[in-house]
Amino acid sequence: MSKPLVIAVDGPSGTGKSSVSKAVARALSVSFLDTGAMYRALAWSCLNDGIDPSDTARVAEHCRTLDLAMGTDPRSPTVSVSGRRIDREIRSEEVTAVVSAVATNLDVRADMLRRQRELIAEGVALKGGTVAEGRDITTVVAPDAPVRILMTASEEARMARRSKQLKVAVEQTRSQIIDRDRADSTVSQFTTAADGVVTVDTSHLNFEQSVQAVLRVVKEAVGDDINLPAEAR
Ligand SMILES: Nc1ncnc2c1ncn2[C@@H]1O[C@H](COP(=O)(O)OP(=O)(O)OP(=O)(O)O)[C@@H](O)[C@H]1O
Ligand SMILES: Nc1ccn([C@@H]2O[C@H](COP(=O)(O)O)[C@@H](O)[C@H]2O)c(=O)n1
Repeated sequence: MSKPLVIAVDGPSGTGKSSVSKAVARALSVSFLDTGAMYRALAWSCLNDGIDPSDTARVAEHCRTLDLAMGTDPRSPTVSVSGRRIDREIRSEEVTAVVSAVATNLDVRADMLRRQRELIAEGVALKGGTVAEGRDITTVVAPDAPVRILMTASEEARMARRSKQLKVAVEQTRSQIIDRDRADSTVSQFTTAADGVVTVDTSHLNFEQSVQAVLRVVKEAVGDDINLPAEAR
């Protein structure tokens, strides 16, 4: 690979941006950064330390000193706080219920922005590129990335996917998907594509088709500067 490759992917909850971005990073042998996992780690740590997630000053201070380590190998991404692996814990219902409260704290976002840019740069330095996904990557964290994608899917498709993933009734996923998007969209714009951002609608695509759709956008954006896997050429 001859050029640093930063692929920024945003989108609402349940569009598949995390799982698809991870598969794309694997296909391209570059780093993978799940920025939502960073906010989840902070939310978990607040709960673990008895900090009220709505106490903005305490949460911001906690974030500043958080010993957060993100493993960015797309074959086995990891999340650790103070040396403890919390990959499973950050996906709990308790964390999902409060993550928007810490992520809408503007001091927290400023701190996360710095950490995320460092991690993206590290992926470029060590692996020639990073696929970073979240809600403000195309607009705030990496607005100059050569590839910027907004992944979308209908509400029905997103709720159905989450329902299948968690093995719960579709209606039970509403708060995790729709209500969380509403809270998150007070600080980030991830429902419509910013200028220069390519929309990939996965409503009617299966997982593999979504991966291929993203790889096609990558190829169109960076042409022959990268070595795409044979199936994506
Ligand atoms: N195109 C697709 N078709 C069907 N299922 C998919 C597709 N893309 C992803 N999925 C499945 O949907 C579920 C949700 O995907 P994923 O967690 O990647 O979404 P997300 O956008 O990152 O959500 P969140 O922002 O809430 O973390 C997973 O079980 C994933 O395997
Ligand atoms: N760039 C981002 C990414 C995530 N968030 C917040 O984190 C929450 C969890 O994200 P998941 O992708 O793991 O569901 C999300 O609900 C947002 O509150 C963010 O603010 N910016």
